[in-house]
Amino acid sequence: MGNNNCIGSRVTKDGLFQTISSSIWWSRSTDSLIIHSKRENAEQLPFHAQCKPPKHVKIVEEETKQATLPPKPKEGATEPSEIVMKVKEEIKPAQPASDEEEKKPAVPTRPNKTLFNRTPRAGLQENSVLKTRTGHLKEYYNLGRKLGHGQFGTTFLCVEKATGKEYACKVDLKREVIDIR
Ligand SMILES: Nc1ncnc2c1ncn2[C@@H]1O[C@H](COP(=O)(O)OP(=O)(O)OP(=O)(O)O)[C@@H](O)[C@H]1O
Repeated sequence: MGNNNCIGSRVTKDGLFQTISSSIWWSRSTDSLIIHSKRENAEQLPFHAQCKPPKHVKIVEEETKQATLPPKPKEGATEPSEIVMKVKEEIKPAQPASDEEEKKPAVPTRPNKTLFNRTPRAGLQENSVLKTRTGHLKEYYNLGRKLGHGQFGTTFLCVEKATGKEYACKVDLKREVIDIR
């Protein structure tokens, strides 16, 4: 029941009577509680609580400054003015070699081809119908005019490059073939 003692009370400028009850400090250990009525006795009693604010310590700023500062030159090795000149040169932005390079727009770099692991085409697969790799149509034929179109594709005239023979070439859209399946 001793913990319910009033440890401090004062009257504010507004005339309001403020009371600080020790019940607020219950969360603290009993060793840190100091109950006294007079200020004079407080100086004589063992005092564990911290009355004064801690000293300001600047740790981070000092460390960063030390890291950025150049190393101290040895006596007679280099003058301080020389060190400043070297630092200024390093800070200067890199200038372009010529005006032509400056005018050129930035060319987007293509991703490395080795990053993509593409599956082999139908002509190389083991279960392929033709069992051989087929070349591109335009390598062997010249595509001509459109002959007509059906429900699934369009037919063009094509001429074989090697022989000059004319053929009808039907082009089926892959997406329509897939939709049927
Ligand atoms: N050998 C050919 N010579 C001339 N014209 C052709 C030849 N083959 C097709 N055509 C023309 O192309 C059109 C389309 O031919 P396609 O074979 O695609 O017809 P389809 O079988 O009706 O089409 P789909 O099967 O897509 O419905 C034909 O209507 C015809 O006019």
